[in-house]
Amino acid sequence: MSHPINVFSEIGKLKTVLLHRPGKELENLMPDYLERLLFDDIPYLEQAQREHDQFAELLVSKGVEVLYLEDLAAEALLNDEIKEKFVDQYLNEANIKSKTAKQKAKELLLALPTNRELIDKSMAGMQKVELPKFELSSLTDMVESDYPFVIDPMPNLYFTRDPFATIGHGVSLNHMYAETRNRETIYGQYIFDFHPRFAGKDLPRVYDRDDSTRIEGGDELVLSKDVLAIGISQRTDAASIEKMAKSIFAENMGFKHILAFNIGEYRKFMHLDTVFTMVDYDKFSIHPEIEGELVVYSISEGKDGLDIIREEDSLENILCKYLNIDKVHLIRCGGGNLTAAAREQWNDGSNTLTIAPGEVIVYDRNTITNKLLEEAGVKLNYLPGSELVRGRGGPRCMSMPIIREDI
Ligand SMILES: NC(=O)NCCC[C@H](N)C(=O)O
Repeated sequence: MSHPINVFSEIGKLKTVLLHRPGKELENLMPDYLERLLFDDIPYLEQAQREHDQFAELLVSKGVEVLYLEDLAAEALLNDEIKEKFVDQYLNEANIKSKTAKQKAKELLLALPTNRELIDKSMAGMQKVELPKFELSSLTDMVESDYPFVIDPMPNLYFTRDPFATIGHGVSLNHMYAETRNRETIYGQYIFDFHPRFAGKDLPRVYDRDDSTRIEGGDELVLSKDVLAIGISQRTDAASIEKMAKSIFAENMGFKHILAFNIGEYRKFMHLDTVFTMVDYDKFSIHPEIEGELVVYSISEGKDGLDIIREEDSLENILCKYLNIDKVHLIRCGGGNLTAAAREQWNDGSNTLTIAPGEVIVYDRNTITNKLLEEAGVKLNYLPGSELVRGRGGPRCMSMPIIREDI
């Protein structure tokens, strides 16, 4: 049976990738609600779209097939029954207090002429003023609230790295840290359940969105066909990594070890891939601020369950040991200067997307880190990211590999 997903490394030549072009959801961001929606500023949508189009064009110019989340989600709504099931689940998870408003929102969504318009609207969110006036029949309706939305926007959707992660031939359909992002995983659920490209194929689910503990794709790295690295972070619980390990080993896709990187719970590096990414067989981009306190645990399949060891060695030696390489080159974000490192990490200087061994896509703004990558022999493709980066994500965050060539 064919495998629609093939991701056994971070660096194998990228053949197919999933993106989401930022949409109207960015125009439903308001200063008072930025923090809850995990944003630090309000991007200029048209410029963010121009930057994102450059990202997609660069990938296409490298021979990469670019899929869009919004297209796959629309195509997954194969019939009216699936469409209504999606709308009901989406509304049930949208935290709408008023029963009448929920019904009116459902009518509005189902009246949209195409599936794509329905998906776009579901991503953008819904302001109260968009609903037709209705009689305030319940106390809930009558209690005035100045909150302008009946359904929150999902502005983080263009970070397709996080709601689900491709691992080997499978997918980790994630349970996210924050409510605002957990709704994003519904699209993955319908795509993998119903889209002809994935439904009914050999596609193991190694994590499920209904699980109780949290895990996000920015913490999930496929370092090799044998080794995963998963961050214990603000977004991913240690318990989730143990569940993932049991699931991964049971699927027999070939993975032998999971390295759990405890990077602490910080908003500025909410995921492992904001401070550590793989750019070549033996080269990694890393933010120096995590190196001091970093603790790495290795998890492998034991006779009676999982064998878990706290690794008592340098990161370089741990990576050499588990990746079977003689030497590792850590390229430090911002070089040795902590001011430059902090500034450039904040703007995703370490969040590189590797499109082939030794070739990456980076934001052009992180000049010190980029120079160090180049000096290390890495081939750089530059992306303007002034508006995209306001969401606190870089090229790796904004992409989910579907197919990489094996290395
Ligand atoms: N993999 C990543 O690092 N994704 C970036 C996510 C940024 C988004 N505003 C968030 O806080 O979840």
